[in-house]
Amino acid sequence: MGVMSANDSMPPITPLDASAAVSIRGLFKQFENKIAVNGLALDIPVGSFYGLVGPNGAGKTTTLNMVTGLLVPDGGAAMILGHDVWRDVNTVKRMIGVMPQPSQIFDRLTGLQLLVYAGMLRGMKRAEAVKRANDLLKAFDLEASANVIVADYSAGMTKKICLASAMIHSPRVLVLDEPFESVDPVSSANLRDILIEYAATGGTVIVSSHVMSLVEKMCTHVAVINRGQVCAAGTVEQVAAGEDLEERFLQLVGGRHQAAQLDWLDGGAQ
Ligand SMILES: Nc1ncnc2c1ncn2[C@@H]1O[C@H](COP(=O)(O)OP(=O)(O)OP(=O)(O)O)[C@@H](O)[C@H]1O
Repeated sequence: MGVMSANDSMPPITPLDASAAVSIRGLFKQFENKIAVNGLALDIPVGSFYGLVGPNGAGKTTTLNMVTGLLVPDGGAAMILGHDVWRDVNTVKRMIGVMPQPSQIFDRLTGLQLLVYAGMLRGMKRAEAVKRANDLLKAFDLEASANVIVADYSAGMTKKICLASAMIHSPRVLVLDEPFESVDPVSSANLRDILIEYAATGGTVIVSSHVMSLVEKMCTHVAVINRGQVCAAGTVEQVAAGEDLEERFLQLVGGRHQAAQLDWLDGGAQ
Protein backbone atom coordinates (compact mmCIF):
# COMPACT_ATOMS: atom_id res chain seq x y z
CA MET A 1 0.00 0.00 0.00
CA GLY A 2 1.38 3.40 -0.99
CA VAL A 3 1.68 6.49 1.15
CA MET A 4 -1.62 8.33 1.47
CA SER A 5 -1.74 11.83 0.05
CA ALA A 6 -4.18 14.47 1.30
CA ASN A 7 -6.45 13.63 -1.61
CA ASP A 8 -6.59 9.91 -0.74
CA SER A 9 -7.95 10.69 2.70
CA MET A 10 -10.81 12.74 1.20
CA PRO A 11 -13.65 10.46 0.13
CA PRO A 12 -14.84 11.18 -3.42
CA ILE A 13 -17.96 13.33 -3.33
CA THR A 14 -20.76 11.35 -4.93
CA PRO A 15 -23.68 13.40 -6.22
CA LEU A 16 -26.90 13.68 -4.23
CA ASP A 17 -29.25 10.76 -4.87
CA ALA A 18 -32.52 12.26 -6.13
CA SER A 19 -34.30 8.90 -5.84
CA ALA A 20 -33.59 8.63 -2.10
CA ALA A 21 -36.08 9.77 0.54
CA VAL A 22 -33.24 11.82 2.03
CA SER A 23 -29.81 12.41 0.52
CA ILE A 24 -27.15 14.39 2.39
CA ARG A 25 -23.66 15.45 1.29
CA GLY A 26 -20.97 17.41 3.10
CA LEU A 27 -23.36 18.76 5.74
CA PHE A 28 -21.56 21.12 8.10
CA LYS A 29 -22.56 23.17 11.12
CA GLN A 30 -20.44 24.96 13.68
CA PHE A 31 -21.66 26.68 16.85
CA GLU A 32 -18.98 29.18 17.89
CA ASN A 33 -15.91 26.95 18.21
CA LYS A 34 -17.84 23.65 18.41
CA ILE A 35 -18.21 21.69 15.15
CA ALA A 36 -21.55 19.90 15.60
CA VAL A 37 -21.84 18.34 12.13
CA ASN A 38 -18.67 17.76 10.17
CA GLY A 39 -19.18 16.97 6.49
CA LEU A 40 -21.88 14.37 7.06
CA ALA A 41 -23.08 12.26 4.09
CA LEU A 42 -25.96 9.78 4.09
CA ASP A 43 -28.61 8.29 1.78
CA ILE A 44 -31.91 7.12 3.25
CA PRO A 45 -33.87 4.88 0.85
CA VAL A 46 -37.61 5.36 0.27
CA GLY A 47 -39.66 2.95 2.40
CA SER A 48 -36.89 2.38 4.93
CA PHE A 49 -37.25 2.62 8.67
CA TYR A 50 -33.98 4.36 9.38
CA GLY A 51 -32.44 4.65 12.84
CA LEU A 52 -29.89 7.33 13.68
CA VAL A 53 -27.85 6.39 16.73
CA GLY A 54 -24.88 8.03 18.35
CA PRO A 55 -23.58 9.21 21.71
CA ASN A 56 -24.84 12.40 23.38
CA GLY A 57 -23.69 15.43 21.42
CA ALA A 58 -22.85 13.40 18.27
CA GLY A 59 -24.81 15.78 16.04
CA LYS A 60 -28.04 13.85 15.40
CA THR A 61 -30.50 16.60 16.34
CA THR A 62 -28.46 19.27 14.56
CA THR A 63 -28.43 17.10 11.41
CA LEU A 64 -32.18 16.45 11.58
CA ASN A 65 -32.89 20.14 12.14
CA MET A 66 -30.90 21.07 9.05
CA VAL A 67 -32.41 18.32 6.90
CA THR A 68 -35.96 19.39 7.82
CA GLY A 69 -35.31 23.05 7.03
CA LEU A 70 -35.38 24.24 10.65
CA LEU A 71 -31.72 25.21 10.84
CA VAL A 72 -29.54 26.77 8.14
CA PRO A 73 -26.35 24.76 7.57
CA ASP A 74 -22.94 26.37 7.16
CA GLY A 75 -22.17 24.04 4.26
CA GLY A 76 -23.24 21.00 2.28
CA ALA A 77 -26.46 19.97 0.63
CA ALA A 78 -29.51 17.86 1.37
CA MET A 79 -32.37 16.64 -0.75
CA ILE A 80 -35.73 15.17 0.24
CA LEU A 81 -37.43 13.10 -2.47
CA GLY A 82 -35.48 14.96 -5.14
CA HIS A 83 -36.11 18.47 -3.78
CA ASP A 84 -33.26 20.61 -2.50
CA VAL A 85 -34.08 21.37 1.12
CA TRP A 86 -33.00 25.01 1.16
CA ARG A 87 -33.87 25.99 -2.41
CA ASP A 88 -37.32 24.49 -2.17
CA VAL A 89 -38.05 24.60 1.55
CA ASN A 90 -41.85 25.02 1.26
CA THR A 91 -42.24 21.98 -1.01
CA VAL A 92 -40.01 19.97 1.31
CA LYS A 93 -41.96 20.99 4.40
CA ARG A 94 -45.22 19.84 2.76
CA MET A 95 -43.78 16.36 2.19
CA ILE A 96 -42.40 15.76 5.65
CA GLY A 97 -43.78 15.32 9.14
CA VAL A 98 -41.51 16.46 11.94
CA MET A 99 -42.33 15.55 15.51
CA PRO A 100 -42.31 18.79 17.51
CA GLN A 101 -40.55 18.92 20.88
CA PRO A 102 -43.03 19.07 23.78
CA SER A 103 -41.85 22.64 24.51
CA GLN A 104 -42.83 23.71 20.97
CA ILE A 105 -46.54 22.88 21.06
CA PHE A 106 -49.54 24.95 22.17
CA ASP A 107 -50.21 22.97 25.30
CA ARG A 108 -53.23 25.02 26.38
CA LEU A 109 -55.17 23.26 23.61
CA THR A 110 -56.80 19.87 24.22
CA GLY A 111 -55.29 16.87 22.44
CA LEU A 112 -58.13 16.90 19.92
CA GLN A 113 -57.80 20.66 19.30
CA LEU A 114 -54.05 20.37 18.87
CA LEU A 115 -54.38 17.65 16.21
CA VAL A 116 -57.14 19.48 14.32
CA TYR A 117 -55.02 22.65 14.44
CA ALA A 118 -51.98 20.71 13.09
CA GLY A 119 -54.08 19.30 10.24
CA MET A 120 -55.66 22.64 9.29
CA LEU A 121 -52.26 24.31 9.42
CA ARG A 122 -51.26 21.83 6.69
CA GLY A 123 -54.22 22.91 4.54
CA MET A 124 -56.69 20.17 5.47
CA LYS A 125 -60.45 20.83 5.67
CA ARG A 126 -61.78 20.87 9.25
CA ALA A 127 -64.04 17.80 8.77
CA GLU A 128 -61.15 15.68 7.45
CA ALA A 129 -58.81 16.97 10.18
CA VAL A 130 -61.39 16.05 12.88
CA LYS A 131 -61.84 12.56 11.41
CA ARG A 132 -58.12 11.89 11.24
CA ALA A 133 -57.56 13.41 14.70
CA ASN A 134 -60.07 10.97 16.18
CA ASP A 135 -58.46 8.04 14.32
CA LEU A 136 -55.04 9.06 15.68
CA LEU A 137 -56.30 9.56 19.26
CA LYS A 138 -57.69 6.03 19.11
CA ALA A 139 -54.54 4.53 17.57
CA PHE A 140 -52.37 6.22 20.21
CA ASP A 141 -54.59 5.22 23.18
CA LEU A 142 -55.45 8.84 23.91
CA GLU A 143 -59.22 8.75 23.28
CA ALA A 144 -60.07 9.19 26.97
CA SER A 145 -57.90 12.33 27.12
CA ALA A 146 -59.07 13.87 23.83
CA ASN A 147 -60.70 16.80 25.66
CA VAL A 148 -58.01 17.29 28.32
CA ILE A 149 -55.54 20.13 27.79
CA VAL A 150 -52.12 18.89 26.75
CA ALA A 151 -50.44 20.76 29.64
CA ASP A 152 -52.11 18.18 31.91
CA TYR A 153 -50.79 15.17 29.94
CA SER A 154 -48.01 12.97 31.31
CA ALA A 155 -44.61 13.07 29.55
CA GLY A 156 -45.40 9.91 27.55
CA MET A 157 -48.86 11.15 26.55
CA THR A 158 -47.32 14.43 25.40
CA LYS A 159 -44.81 12.53 23.32
CA LYS A 160 -47.63 10.58 21.68
CA ILE A 161 -49.67 13.68 20.84
CA CYS A 162 -46.52 15.27 19.35
CA LEU A 163 -46.03 12.20 17.17
CA ALA A 164 -49.70 12.18 16.13
CA SER A 165 -49.50 15.85 15.14
CA ALA A 166 -46.55 15.03 12.83
CA MET A 167 -48.60 12.33 11.06
CA ILE A 168 -52.01 13.93 10.53
CA HIS A 169 -51.28 15.28 7.03
CA SER A 170 -50.01 11.86 5.89
CA PRO A 171 -46.43 12.95 5.08
CA ARG A 172 -44.16 10.90 2.82
CA VAL A 173 -41.23 11.18 5.22
CA LEU A 174 -41.55 11.19 9.02
CA VAL A 175 -38.69 12.58 11.09
CA LEU A 176 -38.81 11.66 14.77
CA ASP A 177 -36.27 12.72 17.37
CA GLU A 178 -36.36 10.25 20.30
CA PRO A 179 -40.02 9.22 19.76
CA PHE A 180 -40.05 6.49 22.41
CA GLU A 181 -38.54 8.40 25.31
CA SER A 182 -40.95 8.22 28.31
CA VAL A 183 -43.46 6.13 26.37
CA ASP A 184 -44.64 2.98 28.18
CA PRO A 185 -43.95 -0.47 26.63
CA VAL A 186 -47.55 -1.09 25.51
CA SER A 187 -47.86 2.32 23.83
CA SER A 188 -44.43 2.01 22.32
CA ALA A 189 -45.34 -1.40 20.82
CA ASN A 190 -48.51 0.18 19.36
CA LEU A 191 -46.52 3.13 17.98
CA ARG A 192 -44.02 0.74 16.52
CA ASP A 193 -46.77 -1.17 14.70
CA ILE A 194 -48.18 2.07 13.27
CA LEU A 195 -44.75 3.19 12.07
CA ILE A 196 -43.80 -0.22 10.63
CA GLU A 197 -47.05 -0.30 8.65
CA TYR A 198 -46.48 3.27 7.47
CA ALA A 199 -43.00 2.29 6.19
CA ALA A 200 -44.36 -0.94 4.62
CA THR A 201 -46.79 1.16 2.56
CA GLY A 202 -44.02 3.33 1.11
CA GLY A 203 -43.54 5.96 3.84
CA THR A 204 -40.04 6.58 5.13
CA VAL A 205 -39.40 6.85 8.87
CA ILE A 206 -36.26 8.40 10.33
CA VAL A 207 -35.85 8.04 14.08
CA SER A 208 -33.07 9.10 16.36
CA SER A 209 -32.89 6.89 19.40
CA HIS A 210 -30.61 5.79 22.20
CA VAL A 211 -32.56 2.59 22.71
CA MET A 212 -30.49 0.14 20.70
CA SER A 213 -32.81 -2.82 21.27
CA LEU A 214 -35.71 -0.84 19.76
CA VAL A 215 -33.61 0.20 16.77
CA GLU A 216 -32.55 -3.40 16.26
CA LYS A 217 -36.15 -4.60 16.49
CA MET A 218 -37.92 -2.06 14.28
CA CYS A 219 -35.44 -0.40 11.93
CA THR A 220 -34.47 -1.78 8.53
CA HIS A 221 -31.40 0.48 8.38
CA VAL A 222 -29.18 2.29 10.84
CA ALA A 223 -26.48 4.95 10.75
CA VAL A 224 -24.06 5.36 13.62
CA ILE A 225 -23.13 9.03 14.03
CA ASN A 226 -20.10 10.10 16.01
CA ARG A 227 -18.43 13.52 16.20
CA GLY A 228 -20.64 14.95 13.47
CA GLN A 229 -19.94 12.22 10.90
CA VAL A 230 -21.41 8.88 9.88
CA CYS A 231 -19.07 6.14 11.06
CA ALA A 232 -21.18 3.22 9.80
CA ALA A 233 -24.40 2.99 7.79
CA GLY A 234 -26.44 0.33 6.03
CA THR A 235 -28.99 -2.32 6.86
CA VAL A 236 -29.13 -3.24 10.54
CA GLU A 237 -27.54 -6.62 9.68
CA GLN A 238 -24.68 -4.95 7.78
CA VAL A 239 -23.91 -2.50 10.58
CA ALA A 240 -24.26 -5.10 13.35
CA ALA A 241 -21.91 -7.39 11.34
CA GLY A 242 -23.00 -10.54 13.13
CA GLU A 243 -22.89 -9.00 16.60
CA ASP A 244 -25.41 -7.49 18.95
CA LEU A 245 -26.08 -3.92 17.67
CA GLU A 246 -25.36 -2.40 21.08
CA GLU A 247 -21.99 -4.18 21.27
CA ARG A 248 -21.15 -3.03 17.75
CA PHE A 249 -22.18 0.53 18.65
CA LEU A 250 -19.83 0.52 21.64
CA GLN A 251 -16.98 -0.74 19.43
CA LEU A 252 -17.65 1.93 16.81
CA VAL A 253 -17.94 4.95 19.08
CA GLY A 254 -15.66 3.84 21.91
CA GLY A 255 -15.77 5.89 25.10
CA ARG A 256 -16.23 3.09 27.65
CA HIS A 257 -14.23 3.72 30.81
CA GLN A 258 -13.63 2.08 34.12
CA ALA A 259 -16.39 2.54 36.70
CA ALA A 260 -13.56 2.30 39.26
CA GLN A 261 -12.64 5.90 38.44
CA LEU A 262 -15.48 6.90 40.77
CA ASP A 263 -14.06 4.98 43.71
CA TRP A 264 -15.25 7.73 46.09
CA LEU A 265 -18.82 6.69 45.20
CA ASP A 266 -18.21 3.42 47.00
CA GLY A 267 -21.84 2.22 47.26
CA GLY A 268 -22.70 5.30 49.31
CA ALA A 269 -20.42 4.19 52.18
CA GLN A 270 -19.49 7.00 54.59
N1 LIG B 1 -27.74 25.95 19.57
C1 LIG B 1 -26.55 25.46 19.92
N2 LIG B 1 -25.58 26.27 20.38
C2 LIG B 1 -24.36 25.79 20.71
N3 LIG B 1 -24.00 24.50 20.62
C3 LIG B 1 -24.93 23.64 20.18
C4 LIG B 1 -26.25 24.07 19.81
N4 LIG B 1 -26.95 22.97 19.41
C5 LIG B 1 -26.13 21.92 19.52
N5 LIG B 1 -24.91 22.31 19.98
C6 LIG B 1 -23.74 21.44 20.21
O1 LIG B 1 -23.56 20.66 19.05
C7 LIG B 1 -23.21 19.32 19.39
C8 LIG B 1 -24.21 18.36 18.75
O2 LIG B 1 -25.44 18.49 19.43
P1 LIG B 1 -26.75 17.66 19.01
O3 LIG B 1 -27.88 18.19 19.84
O4 LIG B 1 -26.92 17.70 17.54
O5 LIG B 1 -26.34 16.19 19.46
P2 LIG B 1 -27.22 14.85 19.58
O6 LIG B 1 -26.48 13.80 18.83
O7 LIG B 1 -28.62 15.12 19.14
O8 LIG B 1 -27.13 14.56 21.13
P3 LIG B 1 -28.16 13.86 22.17
O9 LIG B 1 -28.10 12.39 21.86
O10 LIG B 1 -27.55 14.17 23.48
O11 LIG B 1 -29.51 14.46 21.97
C9 LIG B 1 -23.15 19.28 20.92
O12 LIG B 1 -21.81 19.44 21.30
C10 LIG B 1 -23.98 20.47 21.34
O13 LIG B 1 -23.50 20.98 22.56
